[in-house]
Amino acid sequence: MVKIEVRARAPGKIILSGEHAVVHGSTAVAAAINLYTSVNIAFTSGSDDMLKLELKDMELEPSPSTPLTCSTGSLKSIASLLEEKNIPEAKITLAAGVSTFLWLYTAIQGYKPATVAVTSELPLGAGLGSSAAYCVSLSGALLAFSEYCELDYSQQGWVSFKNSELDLVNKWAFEGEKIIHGRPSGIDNTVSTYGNMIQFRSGELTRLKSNVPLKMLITNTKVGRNTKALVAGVSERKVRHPEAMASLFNAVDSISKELSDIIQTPASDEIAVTEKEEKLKELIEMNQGLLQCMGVSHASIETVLRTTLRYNLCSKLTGAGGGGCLLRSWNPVAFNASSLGLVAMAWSI
Ligand SMILES: Nc1ncnc2c1ncn2[C@@H]1O[C@H](COP(=O)(O)OP(=O)(O)O)[C@@H](O)[C@H]1O
Ligand SMILES: C[C@@](O)(CCOP(=O)(O)O)CC(=O)O
Ligand SMILES: [Mg+2]
Repeated sequence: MVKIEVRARAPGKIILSGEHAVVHGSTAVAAAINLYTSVNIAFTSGSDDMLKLELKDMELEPSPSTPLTCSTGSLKSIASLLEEKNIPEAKITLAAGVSTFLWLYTAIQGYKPATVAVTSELPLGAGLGSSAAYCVSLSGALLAFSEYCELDYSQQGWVSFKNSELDLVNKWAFEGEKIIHGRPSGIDNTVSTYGNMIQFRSGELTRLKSNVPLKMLITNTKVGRNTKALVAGVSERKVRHPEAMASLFNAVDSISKELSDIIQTPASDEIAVTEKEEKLKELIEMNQGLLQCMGVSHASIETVLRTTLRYNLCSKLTGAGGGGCLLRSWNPVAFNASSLGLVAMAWSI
């Protein structure tokens, strides 16, 4: 029996400014964090005890070089397959993750038998981009063993993808995010793929080099929520109040641009550092106010905001809101930015 295993790992993220507005064309700033999702795929042949994916009614020929959107018809076939699995109500949000897996697997690798294991250090559905880390690590693992990636498997440990390979993985991951988010901006899969800190607008990324020590504390309200529903809610508010919402998105665009300028400009002395910190604090406060106007805050988020304000610290929700996580600025507790995006390793046994 031949067994080839590949493992890919992709980070979660924080959005420093611009969530939701980025879906409507505004600039946003995001950074990768050092919490990862890993996907392990063991391709097997000649064994009976293997997982077999039977999705033949989708009549899909794999074509890894051209990322495809999952059609409504295919999504329905996948949904009816999942119905047979009787996923318990408490875990129903995972159905989107399973559908995404089935789509990406069959579209990239066809019906090859394999065993796939996914593990994540990220809280699921909390605003730290678990869906994107899942889509990126899965697409990465699936493409790592295709003719479209030339990874150097003779190296021990994690190996990086070439830029053109990352571009392909990122496009597939975006197709996966569409199944989970409905209408993603692409910022989460992009920062998870390339790592570091990025500015993102209408599908275009600019890599940022930070000149200020970015220290953020992440608080999890542990209130569950669903990105797809929150993103749809903002779009509905935009239909009801197009001009007011356009003004909010414009304001967010200015905040993100100012924030990335401050982050990138070197500070000449201690006074300049303090001034920058004060400005960033204010921008975070303003962004949170605008997110409240978009209708994506939550009582649990407001409680954390009030608590931190007592100590003169500013917080904002990060990700889709409605619960989930907040960022608190300029606290001595640092988050470790992940300089790495997607990486993979492979071996045969
Ligand atoms: N490790 C994982 N395994 C299976 N599904 C996952 C995994 N990580 C994320 N998902 C899918 O992504 C969903 C959460 O995505 P989302 O609501 O966008 O929140 P976030 O991306 O902030 O964590 C989960 O409900 C699940 O469908
Ligand atoms: C709300 C949004 O801006 C970010 C969502 O992030 P998360 O899934 O909550 O981690 C949506 C998007 O940009 O696709
Ligand atoms: Mg998500």
